[in-house]
Amino acid sequence: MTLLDIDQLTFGYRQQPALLADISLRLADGDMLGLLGPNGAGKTTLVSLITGLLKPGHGSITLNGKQVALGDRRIALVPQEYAFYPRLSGRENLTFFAGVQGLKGNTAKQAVDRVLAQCALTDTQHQRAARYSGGLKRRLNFAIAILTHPQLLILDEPTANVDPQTRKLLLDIVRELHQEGVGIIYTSHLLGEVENLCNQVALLHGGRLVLHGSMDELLRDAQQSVSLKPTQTPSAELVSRFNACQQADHWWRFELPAGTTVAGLLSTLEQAGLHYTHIRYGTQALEDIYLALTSDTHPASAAS
Ligand SMILES: Nc1ncnc2c1ncn2[C@@H]1O[C@H](COP(=O)(O)OP(=O)(O)OP(=O)(O)O)[C@@H](O)[C@H]1O
Repeated sequence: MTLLDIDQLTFGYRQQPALLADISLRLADGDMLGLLGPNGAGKTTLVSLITGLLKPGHGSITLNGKQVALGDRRIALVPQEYAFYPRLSGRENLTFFAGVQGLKGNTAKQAVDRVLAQCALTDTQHQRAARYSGGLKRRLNFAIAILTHPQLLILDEPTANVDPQTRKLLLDIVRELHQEGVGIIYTSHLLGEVENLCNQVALLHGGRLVLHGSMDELLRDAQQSVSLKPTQTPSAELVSRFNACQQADHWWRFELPAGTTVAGLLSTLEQAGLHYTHIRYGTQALEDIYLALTSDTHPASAAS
């Protein structure tokens, strides 16, 4: 069943009239979509369109067949910016936002207690949010969004600048919610995180969706190659023989010639004195695909 249907969406700001052009994207029940794109590609803008904060110039966005609208309780957002009152405590913030979302009395109290425990905020619930560390602020931002049970949860870089413990805590909660049937859209620049978490991926670049599909299919290596992290640069002879090319993070990709097995290739490399610390076969890294598709982006020219 289709959960979210974005159909031929077009949107621009006055300064950038063609920021998003002809975006069509479909999410099925049970999908967890990684939404990627360089700085300024329009991810947060697309999120704002899905939550009804912005209105599309053309096209439509429906959730379970019904147009989305501002204040749509079926959608919850963990925004990139902190969205709570710094002068209130964690608990006071949650109680306030529970009220905003229509929860009252004991139901509100139970929801607040639940998310405090889920986000490991119980011990610090009475501290002013302004005094929270960065990790606690991220957890409070997150806790506010999951006070109710949305059909679609959108997380806009929820793990930016958090330590590994808080990252694991937040990602475990995202997985739990996903298992409970909540659809997830997850924007992040941490490609390893998206690769491990999401079953669908979409890449925004130059105003368009340049990639959208299943993560497994995307990462499946159709070209029959082996990627290695060698301890030294491969010789020119090996590079030319196996059509090897360097990839991100010191990985090298070697093509498997017809009739050669992986064991055969590795043995040839070892005989030629090439040693390695890591090996990858049958799958590509999301980062390599991302960098190839966005290679015309110059970091200095991208908006932040
Ligand atoms: N309210 C606004 N008014 C005018 N322009 C805006 C507004 N919000 C964002 N923009 C511009 O639209 C473009 C896309 O911004 P957006 O925040 O959607 O990108 P992003 O992909 O989320 O970037 P990042 O990865 O840096 O968070 C940027 O050039 C930004 O400056």
